[in-house]
Formats: sequence, C-alpha cells, structure tokens
Amino acid sequence: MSLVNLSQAADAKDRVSIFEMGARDGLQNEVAVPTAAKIALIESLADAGLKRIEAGSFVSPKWVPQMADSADVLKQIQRQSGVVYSALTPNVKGFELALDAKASEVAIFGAASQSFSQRNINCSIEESIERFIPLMELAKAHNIPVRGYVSCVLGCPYEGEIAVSEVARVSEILYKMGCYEISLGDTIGVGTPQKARRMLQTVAERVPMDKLALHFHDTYGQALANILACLDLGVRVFDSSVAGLGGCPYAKGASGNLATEDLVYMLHGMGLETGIDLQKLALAGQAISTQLNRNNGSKVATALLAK
Ligand SMILES: CC(C)(COP(=O)([O-])OP(=O)([O-])OC[C@H]1O[C@@H](n2cnc3c(N)ncnc32)[C@H](O)[C@@H]1OP(=O)([O-])[O-])[C@@H](O)C(=O)NCCC(=O)NCCSC(=O)C[C@@](C)(O)CC(=O)[O-]
Repeated sequence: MSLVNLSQAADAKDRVSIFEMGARDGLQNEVAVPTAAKIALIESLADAGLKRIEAGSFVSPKWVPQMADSADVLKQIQRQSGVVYSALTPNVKGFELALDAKASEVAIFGAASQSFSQRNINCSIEESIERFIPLMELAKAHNIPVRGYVSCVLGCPYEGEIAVSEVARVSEILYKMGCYEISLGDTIGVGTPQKARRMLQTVAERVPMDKLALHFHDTYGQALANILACLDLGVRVFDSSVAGLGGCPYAKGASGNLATEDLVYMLHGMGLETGIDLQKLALAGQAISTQLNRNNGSKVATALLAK
C-alpha cells in the first residue's frame, strides 16, 4: 500500500484552513522587533487572505520578553471582518489580559512530555491541566473559543521519543475540557512521514479528525512531507509561519514552522483551496525578513520574488 493516497487527497476539492503562526511562534524567538513591524506583518497577512492569525501571547514577560507588547499589538491592529486574531494564554492572568486586548480567541498550550512542560510553562502536565480549568471556565463565560496545543508530539528536546499514547491522552483531555481544536506540535521538527501519520491516526482514535490540526516545525526539512503523508487521513488544518519564521525559546535548536508560502504552493498545486493570495503572502514574508535582516526561510517566496 502506498504511504499516501495522493489521488484521493488531490480529488478532494475541499478547503484547507491555515493558522498563521509568524507573528507569535515566529517572532517569539526574535529580539527587538518594533511593535509597528508586528502590526504591519499581521495586517499584511490578513490582506493576503489569512483568516486565522496568532497575533501574540500573554505569557510572563520575564520568560518571553519578545511577546511583552502583545496587548499593544492586538489593540492597535486594523482588524478585518472574518479574521480571527488569537493569542496564547497559559493561565487565568494571561486570559484576562487577552480578553482586555480583545483577542478573538485564545489558546492553551500543554505538552506530551513532562520535561518540556516543566521547562516551557514551569509545571507538570497534570498541573498544567489544573491551571487550564479556571481559564476554560472564564472563556466559556465570555464566549471566547479556546484552541489547545500539544507540544512534542513527535519527539522532545529533553526526553527524545514520546509515546503516541501519551500524545493521544493529553489531546483527549484538552478536547474534553472544551478546546474546539487540538493542534499537534512537532516542536523540534524531528518527525518523519510514517511517524507523523501513525501519530495522527492514534490521536484521531480519541479526538475527531476534523478537530485536529498539525503544527510542524521544519528543523529537519520534513514538515511538508509529513503534511503530505497525513493529508489523505482527512486532516485539513495546518499551522505554518510566513517566511518560515521562528522557533520555541524552550526547545533549543528548534527552527521555524513550515513556511506558509511553501505549504500554500503545494496545496494549490494539489487543487486544494486556501483562499490565500500567494504573491501577497510572499511580499509579507519578504518585508518581515528584511525587517529582521535575515534570509527569507521560504523557498517558494524566494523563487517567486526572484522572477
Ligand atoms: C506559564 C508561566 C507564566 C508560569 O511561570 P511561573 O513563574 O511559574 O508563574 P507564576 O504564576 O509563579 O508567576 C510568576 C510571575 O509571572 C507573572 N505572570 C504569570 N503569568 C503571567 C501571564 N500570563 N502574563 C504575564 N505575567 C504573568 C506573575 O505575575 C509573576 O510576576 P512577578 O510577581 O514575579 O512580577 C511561564 O512559565 C511562562 O510565561 N511561560 C511561557 C513560555 C512560552 O511562552 N513558551 C513559548 C510558547 S509555547 C510554543 O511555542 C509551542 C507551540 C505552542 O508553538 C507548539 C509547538 O510548537 O509545540
């Protein structure tokens, strides 16, 4: 049996939803990005047709100073109707700040690895779940949708291999707590196609496939292959980062998410719709790359803009 039923994936004229991570997952690792540049990035992403944009995070500014201006960013962006501007919130304090800044939705973030949980949010997996309970209650009371992340689904920078059963267990807990979607994060980008596929299949036994998203960092250049290997299982939500920005400050060596431009190019090539204008997206990625004085991490954008 072939790894991927490409014809089935390509025949499905359905839409794919992309959650853009550049302004949060991307910029959380970059020093001294002016607030105005973050705002310009987010506005240009919405102009390019992105409908789901993670705009910042309300975490401790001592832990992640790069995100300390998230309230200013969310308060100052010109919003487009139909676009979701979300923020990470690890606890009630973060949720209250996100609410005040009028985030359209928030995300809680847990992990399938105890060591990563401890390093990233200073508590065990079980303690993190306890912290999320009052946040979920508040979100429900305010009618704010909550997304859930599970990190280290294909490996941990501190523990190595992570059991897929543990990924499925944590995913199911977050889903049953009320997260409307669970994003499965290959935080350090070590996954390969068959592993990714097996992991998704196992999680989908406990959380419906249409409530799952894939969030693959591209450290080893496997992210696009992993997504391709998972597409025919029915997953239709992917997290990616314009110009391949980013990485996690608590996962040493982790590079950015898969570049959104590269993902969109592949999906369009397969006949799948994203609603994204690739040329505008490439220009948005180039602008922030120039601002950061770094090479554009998207091969597709580099090729398109060289024409
Ligand atoms: C979770 C905490 C806060 C626990 O940190 P802690 O030190 O255990 O928290 P605490 O409750 O003891 O509070 C300590 C201080 O932080 C403040 N504080 C407490 N909470 C907040 C808040 N929400 N916003 C602002 N300030 C906050 C609090 O007020 C206090 O201030 P002080 O009295 O010392 O001045 C900390 O560990 C933290 O901020 N971690 C953030 C880590 C992070 O942002 N990591 C990157 C994002 S996750 C990621 O990238 C992975 C993902 C999602 O993309 C998926 C993937 O790729 O796998």
